[in-house]
Amino acid sequence: MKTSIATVSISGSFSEKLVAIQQAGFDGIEIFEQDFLASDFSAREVGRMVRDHGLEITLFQPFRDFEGLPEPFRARAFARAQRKFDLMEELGTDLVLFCSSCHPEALGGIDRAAADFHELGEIAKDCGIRVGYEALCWGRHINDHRDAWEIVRRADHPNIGLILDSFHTLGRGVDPQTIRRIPGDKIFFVQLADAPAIDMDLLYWSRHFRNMPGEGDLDVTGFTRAVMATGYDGPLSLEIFNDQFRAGLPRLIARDGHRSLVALMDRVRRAEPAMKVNLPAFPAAEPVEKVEFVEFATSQEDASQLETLLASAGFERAGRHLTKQVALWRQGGVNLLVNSEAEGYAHSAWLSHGTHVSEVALIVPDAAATFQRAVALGGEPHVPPRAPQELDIPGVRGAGSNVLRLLDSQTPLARIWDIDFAVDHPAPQGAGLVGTDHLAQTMAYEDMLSWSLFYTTLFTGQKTPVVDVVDPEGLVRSQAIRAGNLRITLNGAEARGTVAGQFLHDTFGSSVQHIAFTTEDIFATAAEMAARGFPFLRIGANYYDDVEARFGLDPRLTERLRVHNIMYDEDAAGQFMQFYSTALPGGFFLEIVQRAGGYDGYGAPNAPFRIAAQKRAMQPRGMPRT
Ligand SMILES: O=C(O)c1ccc(O)c(O)c1
Ligand SMILES: [Mg+2]
Repeated sequence: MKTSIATVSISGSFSEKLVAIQQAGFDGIEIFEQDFLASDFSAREVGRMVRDHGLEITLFQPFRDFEGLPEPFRARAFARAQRKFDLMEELGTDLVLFCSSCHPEALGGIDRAAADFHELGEIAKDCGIRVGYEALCWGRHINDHRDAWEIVRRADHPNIGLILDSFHTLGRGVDPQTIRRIPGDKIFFVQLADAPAIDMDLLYWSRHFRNMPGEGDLDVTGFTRAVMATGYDGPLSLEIFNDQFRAGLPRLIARDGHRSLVALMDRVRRAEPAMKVNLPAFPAAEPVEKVEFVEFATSQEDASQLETLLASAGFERAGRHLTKQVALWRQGGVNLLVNSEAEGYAHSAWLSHGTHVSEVALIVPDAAATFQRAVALGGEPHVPPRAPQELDIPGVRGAGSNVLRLLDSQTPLARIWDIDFAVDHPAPQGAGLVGTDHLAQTMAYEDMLSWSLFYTTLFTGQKTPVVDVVDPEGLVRSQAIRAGNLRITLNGAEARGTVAGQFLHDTFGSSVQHIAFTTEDIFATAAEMAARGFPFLRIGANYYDDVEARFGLDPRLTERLRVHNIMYDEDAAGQFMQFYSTALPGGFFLEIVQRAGGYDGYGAPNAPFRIAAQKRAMQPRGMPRT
């Protein structure tokens, strides 16, 4: 299967786009006419540049407002088409997209349009060109691929075929299964785009909010499965109109685009084993079994603040790495590593970001397989130097500034604590923390789609819709991803003044802003931590009045919550309680949670009050803000 991407999908000059598209691994590009017109290269030069990058021009587009016009518009449309056919010859491409007409004078009529396309087919044949017809979902008369197909069928010309675009089909709610009845050889080209579920005008939605397959909420997989069932074997091409992508880094947008296409083709081949999807074999996505450890990069001088916080939360130093300055802190089933090496990756990461989470290690069913999958999806291996007796732990650059390590329980990787560490004592009971509930990662809002794509393509999992969280200084958008027993919350900061925005600024783009641990008895844990001097984030009295009224809580429960600064939430499935530490310099903090029943959220209704409390904790009362 050839992969392709439209030049409109990414930012930069024409030359920058070509480099980014080539490096990401695409086979071809769609030339959007606007991009050609805006460039200063002749058609021949553009054609040569594309080929010099090892790419082919898969499509030239769009030609607008062709079919169903009365004279004199009709003759002009034909003359215009002839001009573009000549241009295409210079570019060196033989396929053009005609989108359904939005012309105010367009008359409609399936047979009128079919006759126009038949006549056009004769001209195209003489020029060695094939014309594909696409139904824009806001087209004046034709806005559904089933009608576009009927026109193509009746045009009955070998040079006239259909172009399908997942956005136009799915955005309008047309059942993609209807594609299965179209002959594959009459589908000349397939464009793919996803989009978030937002109820808005179709044209506006399409031109500003499209995103990569898997980044939105449309069933692009179902659409592509239907396309493949027809026998279509032309390119799969991304056509993404997105305001953020237009402003993004071409290299990263192109990389994500390629990743999304590879993951999509992989989903299709696994769902439709009878179909041939030409894609190199690589292992399937698996769920995560466990977060095995989280590693902090710090320095000898800085480590004590972090260690004081960990000790106050009930962690104890239980061992150390055999060859590196890495301390193992443990409690219940949780392992934390504090790396204060004076050289190497962790040290340079500390120099760049201050004390921060530099690595996260996950137990998966087969670490080597997940690593292979990550690389097949364009992930960057992370291979630090190691001593000969140490384990070779597969690692890839994760989302943001940290490294994702992969462990499993089938291979020697399962014995990491015996092989790479000297463990002095068993994990203490501490304050009753038993596991890691979630990792909260903060990023600039424009990076959020990229990060969720990283997790959802590598592992099997689900993502929740994005919710808005109000910070006194701006909005933060939040989305949760669940991949087996890995829960990640992504917090996209739009404004610098938010708690999330400040964290990004102060840590030069570090990513894990807080870790939430699980307890089975939050009151006992809070009491134990209080005895150890845990720096509780103080929640105001107004919050407790409201929460008691909102949920009809027993006042004695409210009082217990208030005493320990525990926040409360519930839904139809169960209850949730959570409390927080104040933040370390730089902004990192801890959260402790208890889930009851089937509660599956993260206490989102509490987030604005938690954030306001954090703001107060940063600016003690009576201190003027600077
Ligand atoms: O927004 C548009 O006009 C437009 C143009 C060409 C396409 O292929 C498309 O899907 C949309
Ligand atoms: Mg299109």
